[in-house]
Amino acid sequence: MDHETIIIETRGKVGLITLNRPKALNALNSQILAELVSAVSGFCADPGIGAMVVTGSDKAFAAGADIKEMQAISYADAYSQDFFAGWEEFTRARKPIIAAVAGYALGGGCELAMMCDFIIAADTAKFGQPEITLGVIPGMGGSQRLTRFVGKSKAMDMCLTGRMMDAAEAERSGLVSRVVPAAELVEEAVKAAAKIADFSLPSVMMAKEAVNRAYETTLAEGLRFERRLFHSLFALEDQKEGMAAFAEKRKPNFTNR
Ligand SMILES: CC(C)=CC(=O)SCCNC(=O)CCNC(=O)[C@H](O)C(C)(C)COP(=O)(O)OP(=O)(O)OC[C@H]1O[C@@H](n2cnc3c(N)ncnc32)[C@H](O)[C@@H]1OP(=O)(O)O
Repeated sequence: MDHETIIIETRGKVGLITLNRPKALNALNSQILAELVSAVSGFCADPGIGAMVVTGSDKAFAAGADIKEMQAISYADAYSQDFFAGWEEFTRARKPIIAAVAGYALGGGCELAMMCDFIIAADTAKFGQPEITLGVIPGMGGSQRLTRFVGKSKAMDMCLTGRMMDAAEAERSGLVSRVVPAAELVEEAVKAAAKIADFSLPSVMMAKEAVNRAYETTLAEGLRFERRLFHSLFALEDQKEGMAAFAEKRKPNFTNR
């Protein structure tokens, strides 16, 4: 697929995807969705890639779903096309994805960042769910994921008032894992992704699966699920290599086997 709305690069074992609709502040239209999903699935299929970073511009990670594209949609179309369901494909990526957010991450932009495995924010980042100001509500997971990230009170505040949260508040609230100077954002995110990509890919994928399961099940079920995954890792050469390397005081050489 040719890509017009994103830029795809590789940095070692890291796939870097930059949203590239600068004139529309990276508003998420159907083309950007299709290109993003295709890029992520390409990186997931590439054995040379261990993790990904999704980023935007200095001004906007993404200023939301494309309002101009969706303004004329009828209820019948929204329902029958299951509008926005295509984003579920993005969340099916099994390799880790870091969102590197500078500037606006509003509406669908905030929701896309939350679909990633964690968010590294520039000190310029601003998060918000302003859909209420347009006469609608979040539709790409905002009411559900934001509530799990920051709790009911703050999620209600964000979704009902449409106000923005700056990077410091987002870090305090648990929405982002760390805040870095804007000039270092992509470098820091790629560095974090490269660190992940150097670990054993099956164990990385299982760690992602285990943490995600915590959002979907009871504690007792989640603990059993984690333990079964943990047991299965003893079938891997990488478990033997990782533990031998520790005992022999050397760096492990993981082969993803
Ligand atoms: C409805 C659901 C389920 C999800 C959503 O995501 S709805 C969208 C939520 N997002 C918003 O409501 C934010 C909309 N944007 C803004 O409020 C402002 O653009 C801003 C505060 C982010 C930045 O303001 P600024 O004055 O710096 O820039 P603008 O001149 O307003 O924007 C530049 C350029 O980008 C177009 N733009 C911005 N956001 C979107 C968007 N979400 N969809 C489509 N287009 C967008 C904006 O119209 C302008 O383009 P033109 O110069 O061609 O008018």
